[in-house]
Amino acid sequence: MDTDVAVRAEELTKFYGSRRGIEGLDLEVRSGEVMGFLGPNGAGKTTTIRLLLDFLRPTRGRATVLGMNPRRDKELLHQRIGYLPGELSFPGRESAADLLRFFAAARGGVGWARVTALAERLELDLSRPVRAMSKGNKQKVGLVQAFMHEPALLVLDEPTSGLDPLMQQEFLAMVREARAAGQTVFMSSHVLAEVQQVADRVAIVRDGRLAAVERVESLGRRAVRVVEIHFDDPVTVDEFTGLPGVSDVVVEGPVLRCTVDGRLSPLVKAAARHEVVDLLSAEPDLEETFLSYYYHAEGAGDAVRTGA
Ligand SMILES: Nc1ncnc2c1ncn2[C@@H]1O[C@H](COP(=O)(O)OP(=O)(O)OP(=O)(O)O)[C@@H](O)[C@H]1O
Repeated sequence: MDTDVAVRAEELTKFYGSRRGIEGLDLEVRSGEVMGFLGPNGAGKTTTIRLLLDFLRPTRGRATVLGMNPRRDKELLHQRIGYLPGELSFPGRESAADLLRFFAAARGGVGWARVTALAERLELDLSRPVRAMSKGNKQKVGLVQAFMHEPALLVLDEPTSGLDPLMQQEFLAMVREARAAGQTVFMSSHVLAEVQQVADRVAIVRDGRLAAVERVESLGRRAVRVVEIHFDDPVTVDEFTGLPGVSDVVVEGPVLRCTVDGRLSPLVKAAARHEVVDLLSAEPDLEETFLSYYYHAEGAGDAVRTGA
């Protein structure tokens, strides 16, 4: 088994009839990393996750999870991973405690102290019937069952959906602790800020295809910035047009506004020909970067950028 790789997808493809779920996905999640799986609604995140767990069969391609074939080794694999589905449904009348006891037994016996500690962290009342719980509380039950047995790999589909901001922070702390303990985390999201806080790398999907795989830090560096420069005297648009990476140049008297993709130095050098009073550069976040991938990558074909 290749112990450096927790999840490997090769050409992984699922069509629902003629409708594309995910196509030609090549992706590796390294052991011990937190990978965010980002994309807008309908991009193919849930489809991918369900393929990795053999809840769906691929139209083409294959996946290896913890060195196992999800189809052949399904039972063993499901014991070794912690999975949080995107849509939780608990049909029975059991209390959260009963349900979690069932999951604990199915995982070969998880210490009850571990379950109650997780429930306390998430402020989950274990005595209540799960069916009657709010979406957020059901989500907490789902998180407890995913984390309870300290699995080698956590596969989490939209894990913070329904959680209030305090509980989202608690969840992120749980992910950081899992990482520190050597566990691997693969989590889908369209909440970019949360992924930015915990992930080592992100894979971005759109329209059923992988658009990019990047380290979170390099996403920030590559992002498009909006820059505003205040000069002593009026400047002209022409002076700043055609500089590498600089676009959307607008001048109003002594104030220049533009968009910079990549390094700021060409713009700064051109600006230094004048007296610069102030320079403002909006700090790029993952959201802006993501949107720029999503909206501006149309012309980039299916090229996949992979970050080390
Ligand atoms: N059972 C299904 N039958 C037909 N089409 C489906 C089915 N499940 C998903 N799809 C389609 O596959 C595409 C990918 O959906 P998927 O649920 O994987 O996206 P997602 O990224 O998880 O989106 P979301 O964030 O909304 O959950 C969408 O166009 C969706 O309509």
